Amino acid sequence: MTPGVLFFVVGPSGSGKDTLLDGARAALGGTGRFAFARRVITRPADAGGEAHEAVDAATFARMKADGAFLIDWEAHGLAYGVPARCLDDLARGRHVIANGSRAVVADLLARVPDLVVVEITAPPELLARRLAGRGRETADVIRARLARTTPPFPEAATVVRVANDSTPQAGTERFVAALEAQTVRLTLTRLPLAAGQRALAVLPRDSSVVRAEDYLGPGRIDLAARGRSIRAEVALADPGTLAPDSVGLTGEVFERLGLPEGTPVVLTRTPTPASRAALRAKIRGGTLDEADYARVVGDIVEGRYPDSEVAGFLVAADRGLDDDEVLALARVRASFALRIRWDEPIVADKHSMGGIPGSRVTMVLVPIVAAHGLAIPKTSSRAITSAAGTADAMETLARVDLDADDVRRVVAQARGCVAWNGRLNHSTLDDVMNAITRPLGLESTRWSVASILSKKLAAGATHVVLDLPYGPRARIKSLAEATTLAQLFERVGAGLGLSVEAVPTDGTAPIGRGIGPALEARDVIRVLENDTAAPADLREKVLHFAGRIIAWDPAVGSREAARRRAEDLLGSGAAREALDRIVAAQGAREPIRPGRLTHTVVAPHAGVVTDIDGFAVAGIARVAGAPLDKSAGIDLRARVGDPVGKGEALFVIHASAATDLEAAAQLAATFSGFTIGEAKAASAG
Ligand SMILES: Nc1ncnc2c1ncn2[C@@H]1O[C@H](COP(=O)(O)OP(=O)(O)O)[C@@H](O)[C@H]1O
Ligand SMILES: O=P(O)(O)OC[C@H]1O[C@H](OP(=O)(O)OP(=O)(O)O)[C@H](O)[C@@H]1O
Repeated sequence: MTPGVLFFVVGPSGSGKDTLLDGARAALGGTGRFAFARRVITRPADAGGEAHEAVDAATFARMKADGAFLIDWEAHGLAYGVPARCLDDLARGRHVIANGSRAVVADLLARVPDLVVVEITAPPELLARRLAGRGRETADVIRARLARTTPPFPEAATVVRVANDSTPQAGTERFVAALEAQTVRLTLTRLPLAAGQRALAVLPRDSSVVRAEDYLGPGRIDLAARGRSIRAEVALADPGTLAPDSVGLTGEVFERLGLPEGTPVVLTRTPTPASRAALRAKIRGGTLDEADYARVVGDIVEGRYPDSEVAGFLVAADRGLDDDEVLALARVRASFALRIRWDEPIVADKHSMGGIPGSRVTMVLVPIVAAHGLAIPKTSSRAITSAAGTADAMETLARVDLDADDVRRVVAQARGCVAWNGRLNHSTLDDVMNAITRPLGLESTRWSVASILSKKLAAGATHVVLDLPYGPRARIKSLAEATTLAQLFERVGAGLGLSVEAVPTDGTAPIGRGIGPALEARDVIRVLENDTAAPADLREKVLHFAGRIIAWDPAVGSREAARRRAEDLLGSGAAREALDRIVAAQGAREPIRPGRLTHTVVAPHAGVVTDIDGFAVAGIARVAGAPLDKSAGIDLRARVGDPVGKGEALFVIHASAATDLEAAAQLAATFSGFTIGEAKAASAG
């Protein structure tokens, strides 16, 4: 027999406990499902209000000593006791409703199998007016009661709040609905199923507790007990699959709820999102203000929307965000992330809109800026569709899976870091958004302005440079588009209180020679060691961005001086030493070298390289094994504009497995990514 629930009705004097209890007694008293505890109070029987058992102090003390109370307390100069015989009702599966005290919830939690605290609330000015109107207490007593404070409820307590700020009838209806909702209890079962991030709750079609089919559809349900809860979509199981009084949870969500099998959990419908009107306005093409976005994003993070409605919103937002909305969205997204604080006047950061193979600027930029002495706690992503993300390349030299404490320690020791962002600025919002935007190929550049800058703000950055590569195959297709986006980044950045410089850069071809983690790290080391084989385009791009960051240092002042400073730090080897310090602080590893198996792709005829398709080349690098095989990738031997002879090397594929190398060579034979114009193009040049 599932034990009944003890409803402990609490709230400040005047909130309306007695009034709503009277209303509930009228509504539920005859059902037999609910018992109303008659309290023992050292208050005269004719004092008005509830029909309590009036006793004097000596009798109360004797009853207490005899164990007559399930719980007792003192307040307002009175002693209160809830009779222990309530436990019999609970054991028989009846629910018990008792007028209680906020101060003893923690004690009670340990004494009953299922406790639900029902907190009656009303605005303070209403409390005062009602107590005066009740006429039961003097003005002094009323003041004392209104001044009474009690400790916060324990985490493990299930607390349901009922606002009694309208008419007594409305308050009673809300109260009864809250009681009824809490009695919809099912026995928790763990299903031998995995559904990943998707939270799935399975109800037996022949449920003895609810009409299961009522819960099918796009909405979600909340399952809660002992102060814990999860939100899930509903599926139905044929009769006989699950016990009729149970609910089944898939593995991950069962673990997330963190309650043992057999726990009675309360099933309630997930509240309808209050922001639905705003969400629909956006889907219809309207514009939302910051308060709207805060409500919509809040409901999305709370899982109150079915994925279909979130997708509709994201598509609409992806298609139409004016500048004010981008700023509003950035502010709201930043408010959902925990902001890391640094004790630094300048915390530098850098971001690239990406999409250009190679271009491993960060791993040279961070050491230069750190060598100069500015804090630069850089977090980077792993490859999603490319052959290497910065984190993948850095991981050929050092640990990158740093937590927030590691990042602080590394920056304290080396002024900078290059960490993997996967464990850091984790945000539920990103999980929810990415799960929808990625498969749909959404994430317009305007939407990403809010996403990127909110992350920088959360990371505690104060000054951010942004690399906006543009080109036919980049995310940003033209200089005009990049310039407009740069202005938006700088405007939204200023709106967030950040110093932002967004720089359009040439994204028509790969930067550097290496494509793949180890090959890109090789480029980085060559630039830092001023190796004659260092790719000049990568070196130049790094110095440009390093100069912009260092120019923010008031001790440096002009951009020219900053550029010279960056060149000196690079040329003197100071940046190289800074990288060593960063690697040591993050945790050095045996450097991973380019794969020893190679295949050279040559020019099919003489001519001039007029184009290198970054996607195609990165695709070959991935077939060779990158980024999981960090040694795999491409080493470019010819650049756009280079004349090449027939049979001359265009690039070398590296791999560590012959099968990968063979597959990459075959793909390159189909399309190498290189366009070689006729030699006469050179003369026409
Ligand atoms: N929703 C309401 N609207 C108007 N008056 C109310 C409402 N709820 C309670 N009251 C009145 O306020 C006073 C305090 O209510 P009561 O139920 O005694 O509160 P409590 O038991 O929490 O101290 C009573 O006079 C009651 O009639
Ligand atoms: O610890 P607190 O949550 O502040 O509650 C203090 C006391 O106030 C209420 O008593 P009573 O119903 O006699 O007073 P009230 O009707 O004025 O609320 C409640 O039942 C507690 O006994």
